[in-house]
Amino acid sequence: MIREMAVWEVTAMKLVIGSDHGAYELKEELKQWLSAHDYSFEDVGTFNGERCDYPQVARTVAQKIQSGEANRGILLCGTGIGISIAANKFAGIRAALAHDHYTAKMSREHNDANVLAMGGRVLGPEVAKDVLATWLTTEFEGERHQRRLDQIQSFETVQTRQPVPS
Ligand SMILES: O=C[C@H](O)[C@H](O)[C@H](O)COP(=O)(O)O
Repeated sequence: MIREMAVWEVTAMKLVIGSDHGAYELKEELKQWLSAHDYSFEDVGTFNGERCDYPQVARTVAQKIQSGEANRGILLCGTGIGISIAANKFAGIRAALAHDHYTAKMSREHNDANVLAMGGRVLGPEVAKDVLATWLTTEFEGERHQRRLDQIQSFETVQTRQPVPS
């Protein structure tokens, strides 16, 4: 059963946002949008357009979610690819790279994505805001999708670089 999120659920959301230099300007735009829509968030940088390394930003955001300081993250880099790959190395992180409305919606309904990744060199700000709004307000459907997420989670206990059992 799909439903829209209640106001209390939105206001209880603890967001953390981070980017590398490739999406610094997009991060600033999205922060303004979040503030205008009463979302509270923590910005973990980068704080200027100087070149930096996106894995460090991904780690900060992932660890804040793992610790419970935040329950959802927004990660931005030039394409969104590198920063989502990095975030998905952390247990419990389900980072979805989404550049359109449908993918953003499905990343929540089917995948319960707790991190949204986007590329500042890919999306203009208006599309990015639509993707973000969709991702923030779409609920996980559970049921059969939870079974699949449980299977993904079971992979986290497998030693890295060993074959994953089928
Ligand atoms: O996936 C990686 C991201 O798109 C980075 O933002 C990008 O690789 C940074 O490239 P550069 O250091 O050439 O600005």
